[in-house]
Amino acid sequence: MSEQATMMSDVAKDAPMAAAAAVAGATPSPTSSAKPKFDLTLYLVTSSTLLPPNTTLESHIESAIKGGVTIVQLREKSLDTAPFIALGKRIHSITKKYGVPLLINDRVDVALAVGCEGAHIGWDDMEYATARKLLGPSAIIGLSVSNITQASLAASTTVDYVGIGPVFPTRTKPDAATPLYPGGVRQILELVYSKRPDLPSVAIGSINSSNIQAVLYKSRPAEGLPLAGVAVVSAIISSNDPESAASGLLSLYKSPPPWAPPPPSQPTVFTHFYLPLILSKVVSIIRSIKEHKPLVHQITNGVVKNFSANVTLAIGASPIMSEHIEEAADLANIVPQSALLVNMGTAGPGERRLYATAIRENNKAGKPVVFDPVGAGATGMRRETVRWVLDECGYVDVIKGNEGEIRTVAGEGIRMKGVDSDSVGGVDELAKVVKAVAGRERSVVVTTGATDVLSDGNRTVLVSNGHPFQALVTGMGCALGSVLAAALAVHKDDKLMSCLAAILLYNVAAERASKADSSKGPGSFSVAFLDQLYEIGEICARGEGGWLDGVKVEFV
Ligand SMILES: Nc1ncnc2c1ncn2[C@@H]1O[C@H](COP(=O)(O)OP(=O)(O)OP(=O)(O)O)[C@@H](O)[C@H]1O
Ligand SMILES: Cc1ncsc1CCO
Repeated sequence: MSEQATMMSDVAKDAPMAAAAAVAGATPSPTSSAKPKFDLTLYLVTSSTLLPPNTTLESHIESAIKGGVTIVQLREKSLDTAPFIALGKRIHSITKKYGVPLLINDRVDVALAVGCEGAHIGWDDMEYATARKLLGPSAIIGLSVSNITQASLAASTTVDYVGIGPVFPTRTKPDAATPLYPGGVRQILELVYSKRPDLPSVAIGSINSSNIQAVLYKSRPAEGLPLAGVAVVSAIISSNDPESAASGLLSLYKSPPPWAPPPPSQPTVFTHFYLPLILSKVVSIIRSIKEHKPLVHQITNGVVKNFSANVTLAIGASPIMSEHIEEAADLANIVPQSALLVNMGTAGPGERRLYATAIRENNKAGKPVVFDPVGAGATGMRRETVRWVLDECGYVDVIKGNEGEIRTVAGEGIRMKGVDSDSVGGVDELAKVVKAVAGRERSVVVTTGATDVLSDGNRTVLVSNGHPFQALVTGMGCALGSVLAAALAVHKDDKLMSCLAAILLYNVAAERASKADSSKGPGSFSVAFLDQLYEIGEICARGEGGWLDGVKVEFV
């Protein structure tokens, strides 16, 4: 079963057939005794004002149900009572035909008059206890929650589900609360689970086909119930083809996201016992880069473009530096093995749309994305770009930065003096931060420095190879992003393993370069470094692993 397929709540599991039986059956009214089963998977919230011209809500809802909508909420803010009831009755006669529950937003009186399956209420509406008293025990009642306090209050009631949102900024609800983004949804899911482990949740707020999989993936808590569904307004209501819009969303909901390794691929166990196996995989990943010559689309800063392109070539991959939104989709699909690097080194707010498009296109194409939050902790603008990328641009497979950058991503109020980083804690403490960020983002996090710290949220590894000259060559960290991207392009099953291969290649090459007769300082070192990247690639192409004899790897 796919990851998302397992996300349905217990209540929802038997639906839609059970819902069909229960809702279309003899006792559908809120005042009857048996509560209809309901399935939150694809929850349609209406808004007549968003309908395309010359269409009706009735036909739109019917088509959307044919496309797979599992529950409908009638939200009509500007209708008077009588026309609202009349519309509700018309819609109910349609939803009943398909066994799909109909809920009324806000207006418990309208829900009673329509005789539909229940209501959805917010904090400015009728109190939950009163709504329950009026609608009876068999009504489905949902409650909106926008923060932890509301979630805690909701979970202390007998409400049937909570609607968590807004996930993203929304135009369909002008008075909406601050966006939660998938990370905020996850915190609410954890809280709800801790108080009422059986309570299902649905997320709402500008969810559409471009972000549904990222919302489901990134909001999934480490333990407890994931989302039982997503609620959608304009992605279906504003569509000219609501049936296809709904079926497209449902199919995305049910498929594993392209960035998740397909089961049953098992990540390698990271312990010293398995070191020989791990190192043999490192050799095979580097050999694979030479073999497949993956394309690395790099949206990077002007300081490092030339060096990064040369590093990419030296390891046997193929660089293309491009900052054009118009070619992002083509580049994501040009060859089977490619990856995207987004490096925000000299970017301003003008680049954010490009980042969103390129990341989403690569997500869609199943191509890995590496994000380098250069100088993240230096300015407010950079912090906002980091937030934009992580909250609003889909999914990044790897976040790579120096200590100051990764601590900023972690939410620490680090003040970086520019793009360089100082160490503020010990490696053990840093490893905990890196692991926590990786768990939170469900991405691999690579933190560079004298000791590099890599984690996927479960496994954490320290690598102390490398040479101090690396810190004296501008773009050393940025160009590492290209190597990480190349390794991921050829090996997606175990991303932490790909990153480890890239880091070992990079830092052993630096050690070997520092020992070259020609290496007299950072300048000549950087030339010898390119030679060593190439040399190690050649060694790996022969299947030899002797160059890894001196690796300083620790599993924590
Ligand atoms: N003192 C050091 N000893 C050994 N290796 C180092 C040292 N400092 C950096 N490195 C290595 O250099 C590479 C780049 O890391 P660094 O932390 O300097 O990146 P960065 O600050 O992002 O660089 P830039 O912004 O110039 O691109 C990594 O592979 C890291 O392991
Ligand atoms: C120096 C510098 N400034 C912005 S990006 C960059 C390259 C190294 O991070």
